[in-house]
Amino acid sequence: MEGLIAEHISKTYLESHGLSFEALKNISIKLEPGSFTCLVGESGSGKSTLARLLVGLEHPDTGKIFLDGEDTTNWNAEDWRKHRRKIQAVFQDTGGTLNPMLSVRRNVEEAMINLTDMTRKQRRERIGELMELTHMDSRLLNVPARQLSGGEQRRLSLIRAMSIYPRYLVLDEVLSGLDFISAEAVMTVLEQYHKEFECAFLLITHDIDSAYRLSDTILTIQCGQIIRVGIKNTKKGS
Ligand SMILES: Nc1ncnc2c1ncn2[C@@H]1O[C@H](COP(=O)(O)OP(=O)(O)OP(=O)(O)O)[C@@H](O)[C@H]1O
Repeated sequence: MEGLIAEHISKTYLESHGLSFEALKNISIKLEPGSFTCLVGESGSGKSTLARLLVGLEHPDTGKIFLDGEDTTNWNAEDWRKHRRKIQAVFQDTGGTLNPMLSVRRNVEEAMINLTDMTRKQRRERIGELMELTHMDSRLLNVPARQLSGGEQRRLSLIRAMSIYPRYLVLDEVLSGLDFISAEAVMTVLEQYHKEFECAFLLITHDIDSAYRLSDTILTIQCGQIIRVGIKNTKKGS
């Protein structure tokens, strides 16, 4: 069955003082191809934990996660590497994906070289296009990623993720800290990409207006549980 599906997943962390903390409690969600889901909830409710589990950065304690019918629950890093063309994630802390020493262009191009068979010309064109669409100055292309601001690094991470045309994109707070024009540019590029490639998005955001604008489904998480599923009625005249 197609989709990114979490079934009854739970995650408990052992905290430094020896107590355990249940960050996710029996969560089930389904991201179908072509869907756009936003995940909202207060700080500490478990949003990033869920995102990390969905893309294999951590394993659930119980429950299962399926990617297009394949059970990913016990995949190791190598298994995930083989599927990175299909699913990409962008986190608030871009340290795990960007190489701070490499130039902006190189950071994106490396992913394209490793995960696609695009020619050099195609890669360069795609990078230029995504830079423009996300409101990134093309003069930054040769600048080391470490010299970018936090907002620019997140946009670079998004460009990197979108450059390889994944089917599933998990985006953790990519809009936060952006000025109005850059946030508009990023939302527009997400909308365009979603329309054009029919991929599935999971966008974690604190901004409810963006959630309403972009998504067809809004999941609200509280204390590690999905407490509300809001589905946008897109039927005209109803
Ligand atoms: N590795 C960890 N060890 C211990 N506790 C953790 C760990 N990762 C997350 N937590 C705890 O799990 C809870 C959920 O964290 P999570 O980062 O998923 O929240 P969030 O909803 O994304 O918050 P925010 O909106 O502030 O980013 C928090 O209380 C956090 O302290």
